[in-house]
Amino acid sequence: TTDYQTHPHPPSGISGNPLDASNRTFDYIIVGGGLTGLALAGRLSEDARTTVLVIEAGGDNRKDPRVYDLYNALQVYGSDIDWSWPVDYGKTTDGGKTLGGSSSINGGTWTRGAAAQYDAWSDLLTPGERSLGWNWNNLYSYMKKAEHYHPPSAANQQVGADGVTSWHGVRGPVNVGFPEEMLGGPQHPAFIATIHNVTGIPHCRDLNGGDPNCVAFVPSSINPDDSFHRSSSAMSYLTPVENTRTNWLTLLNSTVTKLVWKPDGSKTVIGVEFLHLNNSSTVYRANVRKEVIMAAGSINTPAILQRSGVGDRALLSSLGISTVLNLPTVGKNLQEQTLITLGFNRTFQLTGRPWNNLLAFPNLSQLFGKDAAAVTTKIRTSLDAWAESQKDNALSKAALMKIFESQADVIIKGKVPVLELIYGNIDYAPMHGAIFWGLLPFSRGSVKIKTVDPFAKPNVTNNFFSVPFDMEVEVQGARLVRKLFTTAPLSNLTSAEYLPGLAVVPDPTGDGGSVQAWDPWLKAAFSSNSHALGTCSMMRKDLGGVVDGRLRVYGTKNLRVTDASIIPTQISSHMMSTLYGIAEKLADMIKAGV
Ligand SMILES: Cc1cc2nc3c(=O)[nH]c(=O)nc-3n(C[C@H](O)[C@H](O)[C@H](O)COP(=O)(O)OP(=O)(O)OC[C@H]3O[C@@H](n4cnc5c(N)ncnc54)[C@H](O)[C@@H]3O)c2cc1C
Repeated sequence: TTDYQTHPHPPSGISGNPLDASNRTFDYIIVGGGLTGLALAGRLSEDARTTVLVIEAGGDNRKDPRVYDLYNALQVYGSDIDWSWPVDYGKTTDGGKTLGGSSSINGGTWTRGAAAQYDAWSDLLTPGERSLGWNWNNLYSYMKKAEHYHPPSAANQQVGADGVTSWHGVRGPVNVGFPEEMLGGPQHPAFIATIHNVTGIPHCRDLNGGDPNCVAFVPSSINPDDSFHRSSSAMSYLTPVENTRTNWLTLLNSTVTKLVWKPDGSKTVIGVEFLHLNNSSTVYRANVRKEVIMAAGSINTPAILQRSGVGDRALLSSLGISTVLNLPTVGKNLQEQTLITLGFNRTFQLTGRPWNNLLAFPNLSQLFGKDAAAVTTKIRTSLDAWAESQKDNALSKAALMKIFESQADVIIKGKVPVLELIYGNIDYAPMHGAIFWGLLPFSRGSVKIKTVDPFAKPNVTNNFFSVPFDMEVEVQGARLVRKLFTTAPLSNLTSAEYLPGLAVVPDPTGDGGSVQAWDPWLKAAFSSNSHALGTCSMMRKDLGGVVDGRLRVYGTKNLRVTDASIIPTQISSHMMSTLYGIAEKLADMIKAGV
C-alpha cells in the first residue's frame, strides 16, 4: 500500500483556495503554471498513481479576449497579467502572469532553431551526459510530440503560406496553424523576391525542420478547430483534462516564496512555501514526496532559488539569507535580444487582417555581405576581450571563453541565422516595414534579488550592447532593412522611410547609415524581446552550469528546473516549440527514473 493510497486524495482541477494545497503532500510540485510547467504537469499526471501540484502566481484568463485572441496581444503588455520586469536602458521585459504563463500572452510565432545549435548544448555537458540526448534529433522528436499541426488552408496557400507536414507533429496537444484570414496583395511576394536578391537567402516552404536559414511564412500557436483561438499551454495540456484528471491540482493566485529544505543537510527539498494573492500575513506550505520542479521562468526561477538559499553566497549573505548551496551562477548568463522596428510609407492598400508571419533568418554572410570575412575574423579575435568584459556574469572568464567559442563556432561554421526579420504590415498607419533583432547576442546579464520580499521584483540587468558585436548586428539589420525597402520590387510599393527617417539617422554615403548615427536611435528605440534565458543554464559545473543534463540543480537531491532558464545559449528561433520539447523530454526522463 503506498502512502498515497492510505491518505485522503488531495483535491484536483483548478483551485483558487490555498487550503486545497496547504499541508498536503504531492508526489511532484511544479513551481509556475506557465508554458513548461503545465506541459510537464500534463505529462507527469498521465500516470493516475502520481499526484501533481502546480502553483501559479497569476489567475485563469483563458476566457479573456486579450488572451484567447492573438490579435489582442499588444493590449496585454504592461497590464495586470504581465510581470513587466524593469530592465536596463529603462526597458521592460514582459512575461505572462496568468495560467499558461507567457504562452498565454506571447506573439504565437511558431519556429524552431538550427540543428547545430541544439547539438552544441551537448558539447557543454560532461562527456558522460552526452548520451542523454540533448541534441537536435532527440529534442526534435519531443517538439513534434507536443505539436498538433494544421497545414495551411487553400486560402492560406493562395496568399503564400506553405508547410511540410512531415516536419511537424500531428498528434500532440499544442495546436499550430495559420490564421483564418491572411493578407493578400503584392507586398509579401515583393518582400521575398527582394530579400532573396539582396542577400541570397532562399525562399523555403517551411523553416521548422532544423534549418531556418531562409525566408518563409510560419504558423502560429492557434487552433483552427477552436475559432483560431490561441493554443496556450493551458488550453492544450490542462483544459482537455481539467475535469477528469483527479491527480493534478493547479492552485492559482499563489506566489511561491521559497523552497523548504530537509533540516539534515542532505539538500533534499521537502516542500514549498507560498502566499495567497498579495496577502503576506499567512504563509502556506505544501509538501513534496518526490521532486520539486522549477518552472517560474528565466527571471523568477533564479530569484526563488536565491531566496531559498541557492545562489552566490556573497549576494545571499548581503541580504541575510543563509546559504544552503553556494552556486554563484544562479541568475547569471542571462541572454536577451533587442527588438527594433523600422517603418516606411506604403503605396498600396491592404486587404484582409494583418498578421505578421513572413519571416527571414539571414546568417552572417547574408547579413554582412562583402564584409562577412572581416566580421568573422573580428569575432574570432575579439572573443577573449568579450569574455573579459562579461566575466562578472559568468563563472569565470575561462568558462565564458569556452561558451563563446561554442557560440562563435555555431555562427561561423554552423552558418546559423544571426538575425530575425519579420516583414510587417501595420493596418492603422499607412506603413509597412520590418521588425528585427540580433538572435545570438554575446552580452551577458544577471538576475539578482534585491530584498527578501517575495513580491519585490529582482534586479534584472541585461547589459545590452556591452559586447560591441551585438550593436553591429542591430546596425547591419537596420541597414539591410533600408536596402530592402529601397530595392525593387519592394521599393515599388514604398514611398519614404517613416521610422526613424533619414533626418534622424542620415545615410550620406548610401551604405545605410553609420554605426555612430544608428547607435543613439537604436538604444532609445529598441525593446526587450522577452526571450530571456540562460539564468540556470544546463552546462557542466566548471562552465558555470546550474543544472546538469538531467536538469537537476547541482548538489541537490530532488530539485530540477524545466523552464527557459536552462537553455545555455540563444537559438535562432522563437522559444515555444523548443520549450515544449524540453518539458516533454523531462517528463519522459522523470517517468523513466532518469
Ligand atoms: C511578450 C512575449 C512575446 C513572445 N513571443 C513569442 C512568440 O511569438 N513565439 C514564441 O515561440 N515565443 C514567444 N515568447 C517566448 C515564450 O513565450 C517564452 O519563452 C516561454 O513562455 C517561457 O516559458 P517558461 O515556462 O520558461 O515561462 P513562462 O511561460 O513565462 O511561465 C512561468 C510561469 O511561472 C509563474 N510564476 C513566476 N513566478 C512565480 C512564483 N513565485 N510562484 C508561482 N508562479 C510563478 C508565472 O506567472 C508564469 O505563469 C514570447 C514571450 C513574451 C513574454
